[in-house]
Amino acid sequence: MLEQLKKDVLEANLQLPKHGLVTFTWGNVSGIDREAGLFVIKPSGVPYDQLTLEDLVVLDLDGNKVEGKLNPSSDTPTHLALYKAFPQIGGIVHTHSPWATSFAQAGRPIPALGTTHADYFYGWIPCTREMTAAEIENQYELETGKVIVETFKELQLDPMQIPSVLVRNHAPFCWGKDADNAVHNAVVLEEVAKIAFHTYVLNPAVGPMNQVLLDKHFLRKHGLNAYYGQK
Ligand SMILES: O=C(CO)[C@@H](O)[C@H](O)COP(=O)(O)O
Repeated sequence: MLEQLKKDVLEANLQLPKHGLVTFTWGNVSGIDREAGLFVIKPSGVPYDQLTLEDLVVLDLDGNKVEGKLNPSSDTPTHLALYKAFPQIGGIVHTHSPWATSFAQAGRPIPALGTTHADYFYGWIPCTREMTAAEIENQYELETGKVIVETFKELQLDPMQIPSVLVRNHAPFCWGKDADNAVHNAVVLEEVAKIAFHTYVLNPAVGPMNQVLLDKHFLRKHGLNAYYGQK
């Protein structure tokens, strides 16, 4: 079942430690087959260097396990909430990458301060609000997904233009057109967060970049008339 998707999701999970985005068993990656209405996710608590295709878990969009002998990631309800709310996305990554996690713990969104950011994110990378005690105590991971979706709706953000979020007091979630693209965005987010931190140290009063430059860099890669690379 979904053999190619499983291979893609396994490889994407193995990219997390390779890029220094996770420690031990932290983090997780999933990928979805929208036609089948099924998604594949890493099992909970399994070290990446022991992860195999047979360990991956397949679930339907009601959260029922369809295939797999292990428990799915503890963050599965968050992935599920995002797949349901953002129909354009095909893969999701959660990490505790240090620089992005520092902004999440500080409750600070990341503005577009330069072209590195603008090449991938069309404006501010938001940070969610603090969760209530009730949300935390009742279905925490599902409520985490709901708070992310609430944040994007309130800020009227397009998840394909801002493929990341900082979960307050927790860490980032990223997504993309597939699992590999989601990991790519997670790597870029960590670089952007690291650069933003140092930018604030060099100039605490720095503000967001001008819209013209933001438009130029984002739209030349992602716009209707994109011309970056070998398009
Ligand atoms: O958010 C967290 C921990 O705070 C997760 O990143 C876990 O560390 C990974 O959990 P599993 O996917 O192994 O269940």
